[in-house]
Amino acid sequence: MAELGFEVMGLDIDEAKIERLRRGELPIHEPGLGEVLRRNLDAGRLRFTTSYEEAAAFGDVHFVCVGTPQKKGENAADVSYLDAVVESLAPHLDRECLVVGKSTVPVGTAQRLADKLVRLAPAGAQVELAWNPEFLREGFAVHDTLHPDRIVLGVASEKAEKVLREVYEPLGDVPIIVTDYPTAELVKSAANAFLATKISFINAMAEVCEAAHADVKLLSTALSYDERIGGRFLNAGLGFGGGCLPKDIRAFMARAGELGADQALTFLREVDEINMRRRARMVDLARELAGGSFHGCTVGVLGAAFKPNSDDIRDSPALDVAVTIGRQGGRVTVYDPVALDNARKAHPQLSYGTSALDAARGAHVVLLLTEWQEFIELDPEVLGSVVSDRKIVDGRNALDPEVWRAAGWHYRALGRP
Ligand SMILES: NC(=O)C1=CN([C@@H]2O[C@H](COP(=O)(O)OP(=O)(O)OC[C@H]3O[C@@H](n4cnc5c(N)ncnc54)[C@H](O)[C@@H]3O)[C@@H](O)[C@H]2O)C=CC1
Ligand SMILES: O=C(O)[C@H]1O[C@H](OP(=O)(O)OP(=O)(O)OC[C@H]2O[C@@H](n3ccc(=O)[nH]c3=O)[C@H](O)[C@@H]2O)[C@H](O)[C@@H](O)[C@@H]1O
Repeated sequence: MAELGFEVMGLDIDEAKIERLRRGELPIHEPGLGEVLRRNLDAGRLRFTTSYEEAAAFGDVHFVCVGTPQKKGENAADVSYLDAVVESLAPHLDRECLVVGKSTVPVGTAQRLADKLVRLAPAGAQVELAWNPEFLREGFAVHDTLHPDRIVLGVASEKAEKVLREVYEPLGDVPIIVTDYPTAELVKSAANAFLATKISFINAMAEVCEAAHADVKLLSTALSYDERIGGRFLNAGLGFGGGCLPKDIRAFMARAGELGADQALTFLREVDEINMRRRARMVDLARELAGGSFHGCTVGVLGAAFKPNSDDIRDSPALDVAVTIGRQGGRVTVYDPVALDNARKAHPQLSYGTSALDAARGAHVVLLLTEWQEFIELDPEVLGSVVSDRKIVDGRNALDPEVWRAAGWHYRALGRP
């Protein structure tokens, strides 16, 4: 928003995070965002606070993008952080303004928060709520924010629509879809459900390919030429993780159940199960290469983040596999270019290497679990010179099997003969 020329104040209750941001340091790894942060701090368009009073006095438009994680032991989303924001912000809102929800929420949340906002704000109905779901991908956050595919505005009045059109005007010619609250909330749940389904579809095909000795990589390439199907999000492998797709499909099922529409989304349970089965299959393949047991076996794991170009380890398939193998007796050493600090905090029982070669040193089996470019570019001869056995499982179908086999590696992958 500052990059677009607006005066921006960022608020978080995490004081350490705010301190770092004030110093121009990113608390997460996100390509390109550090430069944008520092440029706009220097230009004086961007500042940070932990004070709701200050934020309320400052803003004409308040974007709310706190977390909506999965509740412990349940599928449903925990929306209490959003309630906390409304309860902290609203009492300070004594003039006309727009509060805009961006978090991913169960349908019905926006209307409930809109009512609460008007009830708690001194300015009453002069304070309005809009819902404007976020579609960016981690690792591409800056690009996706400045060049969105579309903008969805869930609004209750023409005034709110006008304000948000003005806000997004500097982005140029982007399709804008104006809806009511529930449709806007559902667009987001539907988009992530579709993406998760596409990944699990190709991973289901990978399971069949494994049984039939066929090649899912060639199969997906052949499918991708059909423009109705398309090739994006059709990479078979270890499946989806992260802080969004897994929890969002579960929250969507839970909400549909509350609305009496649970039958409509039972297929998402399959999508979730297919996804989790890939992790189990990966562990089985690794154990097979280890000779039937992990005891006495050293396993080098390449990747800890849930995807490349991110240090996010929330529900990371790579770490899930690493932890499971460790629990089954394997000596696991993990390396990731940026997610090691987060991984170490979450799983101190694992060992961590200082490089890909360090993690693979002495390994009986190497597992490629997050497709960082530097792993794709590894020289099979160089890696081969540090391992005990030249055995690798490519969990992301990212390597060229012929090149690795030619270098004497026993190469295995998910969904390929
Ligand atoms: N991470 C992503 O790429 C995307 C996330 N989303 C959605 O956006 C929302 C946020 O996701 P993330 O950024 O990943 O979550 P996150 O958990 O990384 O960040 C949330 C931030 O909110 C702060 N916070 C918590 N309570 C607060 C309060 N009362 N007042 C002020 N700040 C508070 C936390 O300290 C934290 O810094 C979720 O609903 C998610 O589903 C949507 C699209 C993309
Ligand atoms: O709601 C959200 O938070 C976001 O969730 C996803 O974005 P993100 O989680 O950052 O990452 P993706 O690129 O979607 O990847 C998700 C997972 O799927 C896996 N994946 C992706 C694509 C594919 O073909 N195969 C596959 O296994 C990735 O490895 C990763 O673990 C969506 O792509 C965003 O549009 C959405 O805004």
